[in-house]
Amino acid sequence: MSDTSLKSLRREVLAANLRIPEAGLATLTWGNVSGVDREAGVFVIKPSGVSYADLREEDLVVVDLEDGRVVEGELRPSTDTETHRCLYRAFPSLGGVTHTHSVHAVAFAQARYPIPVLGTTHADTFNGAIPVTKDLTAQQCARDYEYNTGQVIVAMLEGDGARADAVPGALVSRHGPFTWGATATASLENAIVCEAVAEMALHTLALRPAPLGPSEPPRHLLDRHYTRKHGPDAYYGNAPSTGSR
Ligand SMILES: O=C(CO)[C@@H](O)[C@@H](O)COP(=O)(O)O
Repeated sequence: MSDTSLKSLRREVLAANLRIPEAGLATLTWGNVSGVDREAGVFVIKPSGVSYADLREEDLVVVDLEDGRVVEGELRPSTDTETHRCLYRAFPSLGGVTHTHSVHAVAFAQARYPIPVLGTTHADTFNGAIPVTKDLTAQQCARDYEYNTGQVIVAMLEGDGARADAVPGALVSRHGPFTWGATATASLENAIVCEAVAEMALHTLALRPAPLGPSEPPRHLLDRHYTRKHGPDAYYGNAPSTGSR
């Protein structure tokens, strides 16, 4: 990998990550952007848990596209690194991937409702509804969870790169949006559009109601996330239900 190309990729990935809070796409550090250098066989991604205000170019982590090993960087790569890697490996046209927890897109992901194409604003960027994946199974949560989070997106698109290019984003059920594009910057801007059209769609659906039916997320998925954040011995499993089944 040439120093010049890696240096410019780092600069672009840093700039894209710093636009996440500017665009209001994340609470705390709930968002990450990466960019890939396919010739060098690596991608550059935000480190895990680092606030955007403190983020510097030298904090970014360089990861091997083939096996996911950290090639350069002192800090731990984003928890979503394996999801980014899965998407890069499945879709050769991808140059950048963005993941956020932007409010309106997450609302659709939690309700398991695709973001419908209700107007031209959406159609300008996404040539179809932004789809929502199936729930991950207990097995997919128990092992290689983050890679499997990418796999459910790939399976939904049947590995079809043309579909991925036409609709450069997807909602992971109960989790949130992943968007992508030819560059890290393009993937971030698709995340901005995804959140904007999700908000517009919610207002439109409020004016013209459509059948929406959120259901209780599967226990194994909630537990996987809770234990990931709070440790394997944390209380979980019989927590009070969050709503009617
Ligand atoms: O999905 C989640 C957490 O559920 C992550 O995307 C979010 O917390 C960001 O994690 P990182 O700081 O990138 O490791």
